[in-house]
Amino acid sequence: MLTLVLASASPRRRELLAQIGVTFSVAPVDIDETPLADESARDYVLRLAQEKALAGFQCTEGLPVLGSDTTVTVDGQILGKPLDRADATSMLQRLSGRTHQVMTAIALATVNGVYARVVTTQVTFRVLSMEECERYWDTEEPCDKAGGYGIQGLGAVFVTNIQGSYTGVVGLPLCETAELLTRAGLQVWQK
Ligand SMILES: Cc1cn([C@H]2C[C@H](O)[C@@H](COP(=O)(O)OP(=O)(O)OP(=O)(O)O)O2)c(=O)[nH]c1=O
Repeated sequence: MLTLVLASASPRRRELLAQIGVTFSVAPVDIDETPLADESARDYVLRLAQEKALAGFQCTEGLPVLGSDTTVTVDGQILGKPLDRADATSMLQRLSGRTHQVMTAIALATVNGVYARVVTTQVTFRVLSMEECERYWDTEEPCDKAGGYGIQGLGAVFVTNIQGSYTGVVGLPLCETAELLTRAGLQVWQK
């Protein structure tokens, strides 16, 4: 039985949601992802997740819609997807040898309103050489990922410590997503 629509083009989010036994269809939405002036990273991811869920909800005839957004933040600054090689290597140099935050917001739009929350995870990188950042760009892994890396891929070799939600870093925090779905009366672990 179809219970949910995932408003996302991300293959990672699709895989993660399937992992917890939710039956869903996928309907990506296109929204403007430009941060507002002086918008905090937390407000930003929350707003985008809600906008994705609500944009999807307009087309589903009442089925609940899940939207999500992930951003990397360091010193309060938002690091989105890298624009090009120079942007990607400069992002990775900023993350080198220190701890940053990965924020993922999830929002569920239903006939009863929108349920939403933000999950923040601390991720620590070892020191990265410039040459390594350049070589990592050449793998093509960074280009569609916030902060310019993928913890679930080759980027795993940068990570010395993580405190929080691993699945949140990959794009969909599963424990909190299950809680949100349950709160809205939907069940996980169902085929
Ligand atoms: C930090 C990090 C991010 N990411 C990904 C998760 C998100 O897909 C992406 C951030 O971009 P988002 O804008 O959150 O999502 P998206 O454009 O991929 O998909 P959609 O908006 O349609 O739902 O970065 C990883 O896959 N691994 C990581 O370690």
